[in-house]
Amino acid sequence: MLFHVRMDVNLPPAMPPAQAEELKKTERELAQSLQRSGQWRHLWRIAGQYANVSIFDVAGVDELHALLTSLPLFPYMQIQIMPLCRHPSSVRDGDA
Ligand SMILES: O=C(O)CC1=CCC(=O)O1
Repeated sequence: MLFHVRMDVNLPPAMPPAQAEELKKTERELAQSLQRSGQWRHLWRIAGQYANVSIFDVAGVDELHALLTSLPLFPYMQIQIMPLCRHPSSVRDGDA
């Protein structure tokens, strides 16, 4: 099942820079691992914002929830989720 997810990151201004860098590093490592496994299909930066749009390919909402809550930056993100299904006019086979 495909999900469009928008993540807006809001790190507290008072967070020590070293802690922020460590969080971003562990987030990047996990995000790249999930991209290689195929669960995180697309990851795009929203231009001019500390935010991304992503496409996840997971079994369902429970797996998506587990994945998103496992992200190191999860406590500092606002997340919007849109479940996707195939558009009848799409010329693609249903894959993002
Ligand atoms: O920088 C972001 O948009 C948050 C994030 C998600 C995956 C990653 O590596 O950073």
